[in-house]
Amino acid sequence: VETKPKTYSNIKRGENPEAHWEKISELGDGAFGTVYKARHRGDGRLAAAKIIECRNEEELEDFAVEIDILASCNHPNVVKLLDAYYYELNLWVLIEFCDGGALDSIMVELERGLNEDQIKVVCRQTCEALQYLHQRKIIHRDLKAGNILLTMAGDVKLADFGVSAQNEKTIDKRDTFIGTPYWMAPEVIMCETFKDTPYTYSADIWSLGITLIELAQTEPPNHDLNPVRVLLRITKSDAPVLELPEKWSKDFNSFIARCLVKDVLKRATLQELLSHPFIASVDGTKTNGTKIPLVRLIAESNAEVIEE
Ligand SMILES: COc1ccc(Nc2ncnc(-c3cccnc3Nc3cc(NC(=O)c4cccc(C(F)(F)F)c4)ccc3C)n2)cc1
Repeated sequence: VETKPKTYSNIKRGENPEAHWEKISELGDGAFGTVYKARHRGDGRLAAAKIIECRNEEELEDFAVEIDILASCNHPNVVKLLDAYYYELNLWVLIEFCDGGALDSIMVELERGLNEDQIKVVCRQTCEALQYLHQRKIIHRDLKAGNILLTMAGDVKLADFGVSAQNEKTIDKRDTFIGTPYWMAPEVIMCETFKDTPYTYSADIWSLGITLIELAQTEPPNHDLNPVRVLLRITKSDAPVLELPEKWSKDFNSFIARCLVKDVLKRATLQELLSHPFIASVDGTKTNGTKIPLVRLIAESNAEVIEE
């Protein structure tokens, strides 16, 4: 019997996306389908468009979870869903285009990490995004520099390009997947907790600490080990610290130390981190001077491209 096509509130059916959006260039070949830079034929808005082949309703249902998450999010530091279509067995997901690209590619471009002022602004805005997601029962599960996008205006937008982040209630419906191990919290790796309470919000706090080390040093700790050895190393060894702590402020070292606590119960909460001296003075969302450090960072990374 033909499964009656379910109507998904955020996915338009029977409309050709190409009538509304024009593909400009390819942005990358992700784990799912291809991603294009696209322009709205009406008002010229730019989008990143992920086009995924969905042969049946089952596959569509999987992606509908991600689209519902995105559609329900409205925060300056979380990527914004512009449109979604299901047309001729292809699912189109269109996200507001962030013209600065992802932080890991910016560090590759510049061949260096971020300075402390730049890390402060990224950290503040990422904490605001995480607080927003956690309040809506969404755990990111794969926080890393590669999932943090920038705009030329110096805004930080949290994204998730990997296996889509599901919120709490869907975890049992889908088999749990392993995120990128370098950023995984010890309790997530330790099998006994993995089965019954696979993730809690504090797993994102650990990944935040690892991401801050990555922003300072361009790579996460243990990046030289293969993924399997990393899982053992993270669970067996002490919490990682910056390679050259004396090179960084006490506040930065202390903020990281509060995130990278192996005992989940002793690990900092977002509440505590948002009032930590490292970022308490940074006002993430206002357009005052706080964004200058990131505007310069993006200009430098783009400028180097132009000079070449
Ligand atoms: C290579 O140079 C660039 C330059 C600019 C950009 N800018 C940009 N801006 C916006 N999105 C993207 C993007 C790039 C590659 C793949 N997907 C992208 N965005 C995107 C994100 C999503 N989904 C999420 O980000 C997502 C999914 C679940 C949860 C969440 C969160 F929890 F964070 F809200 C976020 C879905 C569809 C798309 C097209 N890329 C990227 C690369």
